[in-house]
This record gives sequence, C-alpha cells and structure tokens, in this order.
Amino acid sequence: MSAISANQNFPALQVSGLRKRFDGPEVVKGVSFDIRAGEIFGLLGPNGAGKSTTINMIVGVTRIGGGRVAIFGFDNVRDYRITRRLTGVMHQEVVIDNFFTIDRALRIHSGYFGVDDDPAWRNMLIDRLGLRPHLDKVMIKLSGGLKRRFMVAKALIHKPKLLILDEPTAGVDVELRHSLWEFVREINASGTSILLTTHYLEEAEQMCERVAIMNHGEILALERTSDLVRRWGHRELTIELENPLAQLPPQLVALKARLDDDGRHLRLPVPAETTTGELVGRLHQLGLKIRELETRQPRLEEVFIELTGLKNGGGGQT
Ligand SMILES: Nc1ncnc2c1ncn2[C@@H]1O[C@H](COP(=O)(O)OP(=O)(O)OP(=O)(O)O)[C@@H](O)[C@H]1O
Repeated sequence: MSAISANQNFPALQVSGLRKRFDGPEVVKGVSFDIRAGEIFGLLGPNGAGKSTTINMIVGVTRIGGGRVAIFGFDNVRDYRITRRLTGVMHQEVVIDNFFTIDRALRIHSGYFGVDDDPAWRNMLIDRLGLRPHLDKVMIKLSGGLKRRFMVAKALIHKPKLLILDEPTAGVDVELRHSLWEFVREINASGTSILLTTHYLEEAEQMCERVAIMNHGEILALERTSDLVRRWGHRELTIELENPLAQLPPQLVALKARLDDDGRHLRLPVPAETTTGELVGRLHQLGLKIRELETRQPRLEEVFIELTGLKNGGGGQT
C-alpha cells in the first residue's frame, strides 16, 4: 500500500469560512470548525441546514464557493489526491455499484484511491459489518440495512484517517443502529477521526465529544456536547403534592412553575445556579407537602430545539 501518513500535529479537519450558493441564496454562509485528531464530532441541524453541502465541499464532490478545507494540514483543492486518500465518506444517499457483488466491489474499491487491497483489513470489515453471508449478492438485491453496512465498509476499505458519515443510520432499525455506532466507536478507538451527521440526537449526544449545531447555513453553537447541554438545557423538577392546589401561589408563579390540571403535579425549571434541594426547601416553606419528586436532566434534543427555533416552526424538521 502506498501509504500517505496523516500528520497528527494538524487537526484531522479544518474548515474555514466555507461558503456555497447554488442558484438562489447562499446555503452555507461562512462555516468554520476544526476536528481534532482522534475526535468524534457531530454536525447537527434540521433538514436543509446545509450539512450535506458542507460535507460535499469537504470531500470535493461539490465545488467550494468560498473559504478552505484542510485535512491533516493538506488543502483539499491543491492536495486533493492526498486528501481523498486520507478521507472515507459515506454519503446520505445510497450510492452503490448496482451490478457488482459485495465481494467484488470491496476488492477493487481501495484501488480507486491508489491503495492496494489488504485482505486482512477487508475481511475484518466484512466480518464486523456482518457482510460475510452476503458476499455473492449483487448490490441491487440488497436490503436497505445491508446496503448501509456495505457503504460503511466501502468508506473504510482504503483505511482513511478521517471518516465522514452523513446520516449513516437513516432508515436503519434499532439493532443495526446500535451495532453501527458500536463499530464506529471501535474504528475511532483505533485512531480514525470521525465527522458525523445524524437526526438521532440522543445518539449524537452519546457518540460525540463535541457538536456543532447548524441552521440556515450558519453554525449556531459549537462546543463540548456536555457543556452545550449544561449551558442551554434546563433541568426540570416534577413534584407530586400530597394535597392538590386550586391555583399556583404567587411565589411559584415567580419561579415559572406550572401546575397540571389535576392540581397535584407541579413542574419547576431548576435554574443552573440552584440546587434541587434549595427548590424543595422553598416548597416546604410554602407549606406544601411532597409525595414524590423527580428531576429530569436536560438533553441535547431540547437544546437543539431551542437553538434552531424548531419549537416555533423556525427551521424545518429534525
Ligand atoms: N445541488 C443543489 N442544487 C441546488 N440547491 C441545493 C443543491 N444541494 C443542496 N441544495 C440546497 O441547499 C440547502 C442545504 O441543503 P443540504 O442538503 O446541505 O442540507 P442538510 O442540512 O444536509 O439537510 P438534510 O438533513 O435534509 O440532509 C437546501 O436548501 C437544498 O435545497
């Protein structure tokens, strides 16, 4: 294999001021982010946010309208032969060689990148992705889930150092989603940096060290997933009262509490600077007797909804 080593001193990916316009208004408006070597990074956003266009510019499928992309320090226009070889991509649309068998497609695919077929690596991908019983099937006859697994194998066949997965689990059943993410973690642990998009925000939260949230061609937030959730999300305390209330006391209105129709269930946002214990103390001071309580931790999904304005129909659907 004619190896091109990724320079680990550079970020796996540097996207700087990326722009794109097709026929109408700009759809990517100066997007910048870096992915550190070894990181799993999530690019999230509602339909039409500009994620796929950004990815297509990164991998050289779509011409860059402005800005630049560097992969392990190599410019993806000037050094495109090197960046192609360093990058594996699984596009959102199912792109397959309809009349090839899985076996044949995987045997020849690394050659497209000037990389010799490595049977040990190919067999590892075949086994880990459960493709072995299907090697002689032609693509056109594969089920949707099998096509996705094949596309992951194809994206990895030339041993890229940066793997880009655009909606890898779209339309895939729960079991396969889990096993695909588990495999992605393994690939990452063996030294491959990963950029992914997904509409499954719970999975993004579990998988990604950092995420960028994008809408209307712009990045709205970019930080460690846990910090983002902590900073933007609201914990909520749900309380079941011993005795129902006819209405909310003014002190609780001031705390933005809500009372369910049964008068028995109170919901209170817990501000970042307050502990649940302090809130419970205030309820006791008001003479309220608590039967049960539950604190709900904030989730990436609600931060996403808040930032993209989806709640108000502001940005399409997830
Ligand atoms: N080849 C193209 N020609 C014209 N417009 C395009 C083209 N590709 C994408 N667009 C437009 O660019 C905008 C961003 O689309 P893009 O596919 O990048 O969004 P996305 O965030 O990937 O959405 P999704 O989650 O639905 O895949 C959309 O308005 C889309 O219609």
